[in-house]
Amino acid sequence: MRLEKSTLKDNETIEISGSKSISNRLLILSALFENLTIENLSNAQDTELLDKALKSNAEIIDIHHAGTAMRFLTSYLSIQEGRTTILTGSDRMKQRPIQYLVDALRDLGADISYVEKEGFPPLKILGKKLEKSSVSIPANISSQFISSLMLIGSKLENGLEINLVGKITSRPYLEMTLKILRNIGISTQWEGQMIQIFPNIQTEKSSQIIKCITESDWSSASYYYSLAAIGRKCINLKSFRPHSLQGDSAIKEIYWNFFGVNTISQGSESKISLMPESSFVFPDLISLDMNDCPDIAQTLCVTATALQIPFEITGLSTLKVKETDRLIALKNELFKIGCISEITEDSIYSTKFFEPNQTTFIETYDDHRMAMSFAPFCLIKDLTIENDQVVDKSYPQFWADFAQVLD
Ligand SMILES: O=C(O)C1=C[C@@H](OP(=O)(O)O)[C@@H](O)[C@H](O)C1
Ligand SMILES: C=C(OP(=O)(O)O)C(=O)O
Repeated sequence: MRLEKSTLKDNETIEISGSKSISNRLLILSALFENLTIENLSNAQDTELLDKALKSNAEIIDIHHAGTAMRFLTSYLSIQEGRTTILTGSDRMKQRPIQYLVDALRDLGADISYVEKEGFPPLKILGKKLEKSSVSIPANISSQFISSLMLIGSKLENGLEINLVGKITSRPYLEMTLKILRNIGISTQWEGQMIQIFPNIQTEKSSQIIKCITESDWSSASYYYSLAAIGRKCINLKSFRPHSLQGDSAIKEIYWNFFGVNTISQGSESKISLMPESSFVFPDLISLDMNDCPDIAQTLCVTATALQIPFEITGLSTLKVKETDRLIALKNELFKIGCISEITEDSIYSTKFFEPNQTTFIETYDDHRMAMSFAPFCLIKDLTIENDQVVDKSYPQFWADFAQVLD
């Protein structure tokens, strides 16, 4: 995608589809419970793949790049009694961790084996009744393992007690899972390192139809915050609620504190306006732990580079095992837009800004968020974004929406 240096239009309105994370949870739950209907489902490729997988009885399911779908289906398929499935994915998926989840499910009685490399997808899963109701799992690699167990917990005869070992990463995603379960009437409890999901007791009430409305995707919204921060003009976004289930709604506070972008709620239409303060004084340094919202780290680094604000972002250990090693990808591509940075196992910090080349070719490493987070830099310089269809993973209409806000 070639992006000529552009200016931002004022007051355009964009509507982003439902949150990918919420949608993927609701799809698993609606496969487990018949009484759910979903509105504003995400049109992300990851969600479509999961939807298709849940509707098919195929012996081989290829989930491509979809991490949440891979992890959620592993637990789901483990309790489909009598069914045998090979669950596989893209080359990158075959390098992304799954072992702690498989170990936990095996401890509960699941029959899962590795088809190729020990500890990684593809998996062969023989669905059966899981007899046990208590399990321990390390919580520092991916919260998706824990959400996956939580989603099936109430279907086990005695519910499920999950003991979280060590530091908890991506915590808001666990809170999201918990709140969604509660919203559909499942009792849960979370105290310290222990999450409990109580068994679902069928009552007349629990068989009533429950309508689940998916709020729009805050991770996708982050790219408009970046545009508003760099371009200093207002952008409106539809279908966002003030109290979100999504941890990435932290973008509101982050972009207010560091870039003076105010989020103004327009009430009944559930529309928000991203309004940059004209007199805002940028900070000398952005210092932030983003362990709670890893998916918006790339967005923030690009905005800070465009505005030449030094940054030190910590809490990013999970970035290494996402669609690509996002820390390495960031360091390489930030350099092309004029930022020298250093990375550690769990952080990235800028060391120097310089004037980049007139045109820049951004590689995306098969990572949708690399494409979308670098795109707003076209407010500063001409850009070419390689392999632009990567955005389909989470936000297929990104380029059309992006073009709408640019002059
Ligand atoms: O549960 C979820 O929907 C997600 C959890 C996070 O992953 P980790 O828990 O692996 O950090 C996040 O990065 C991912 O995009 C979506
Ligand atoms: C990490 C992501 O997704 P997943 O882990 O579901 O592939 C993401 O969308 O940024």
